[in-house]
Amino acid sequence: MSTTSTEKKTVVFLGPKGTYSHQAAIQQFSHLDTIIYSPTSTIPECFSELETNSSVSYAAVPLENSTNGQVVFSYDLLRDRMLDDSCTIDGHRIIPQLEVIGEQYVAITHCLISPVADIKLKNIEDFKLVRVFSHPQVWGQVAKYMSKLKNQCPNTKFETIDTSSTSDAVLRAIEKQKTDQTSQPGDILNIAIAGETAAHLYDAHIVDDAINDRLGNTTRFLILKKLDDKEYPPQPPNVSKMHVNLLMFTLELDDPGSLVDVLNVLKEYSLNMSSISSRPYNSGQNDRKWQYIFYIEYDSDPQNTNMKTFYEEINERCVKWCLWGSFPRNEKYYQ
Ligand SMILES: O=C(O)C(=O)C[C@]1(C(=O)O)C=C[C@@H](O)C=C1
Repeated sequence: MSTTSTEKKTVVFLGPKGTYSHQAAIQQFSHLDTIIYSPTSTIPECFSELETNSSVSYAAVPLENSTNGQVVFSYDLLRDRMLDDSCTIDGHRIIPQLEVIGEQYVAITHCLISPVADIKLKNIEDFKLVRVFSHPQVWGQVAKYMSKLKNQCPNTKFETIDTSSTSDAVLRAIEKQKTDQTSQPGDILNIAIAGETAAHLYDAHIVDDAINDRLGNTTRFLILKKLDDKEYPPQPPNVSKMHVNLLMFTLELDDPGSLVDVLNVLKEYSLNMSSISSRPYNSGQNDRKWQYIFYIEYDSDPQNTNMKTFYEEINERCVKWCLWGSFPRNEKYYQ
């Protein structure tokens, strides 16, 4: 059945509302008024909802952060899908159920957020215990700030608590503060590290802003859709004419030069590689625990007519490979 441009489409993202993932979804689809923004509780749920729920058309998931690197949850979710036995196989090529159709860059400006009004930075040392709630990915982005804060409050005990997202951190701090206020009034402060949007959305108070260690801290998100869902809305205006390609592959074990052989195909076709990463995997076959899957990204011109033979050469050199998508480069990449 063909869809009309007025049909509502749902995008899932790591919620609750106000997360950086929510921001990424808005950046991708704000030029359309047919999009429903639907939060999930975890990143794996974003993938499973998109795969199994017919009313979900897109997912926005974080991939990497400019300060503390890979969002390993997402890398491993892509890996597990590619190595899943239920995927369609064509030669050495794995064809997953999902496809990457876009990328978004979100400026990450963390704030210290209190459920209690009128808390100033200098008041923090008055508390015996300060619980700090945030998403695990955040700790590496504010490590210097947190160590300075702890030094400024030598008599305060700090505890860090992992939450499922930054917005969840704000909600958890608000909840915990309510119970602590009754049991130990004035002794304990529960604070969150999250973005400004989450603070406003949940009526919490910003104690300090732009607390990330590095200015320009940015997270890159991927936008996914179902592979067989042919129709998708036009890309947002801020995309360049070059495409980025995300390819993952595995190699024969103990085959010196096999990685170089794959990379040489990029050189042969003058394709500029923009990233390379790897993650361990265990195929359950042979007795070798330490096997690696590689992730590369390279630019290509959508008009390039040589890509078919390029992928034939890739097919010859990889045990398994999977092209997750060829999608427009977001102009924010160059800024
Ligand atoms: O918790 C959020 O707000 C998210 O969208 C997740 C996430 C991540 O997993 O990287 C996104 C951006 C920030 O780097 C911190 C957390």
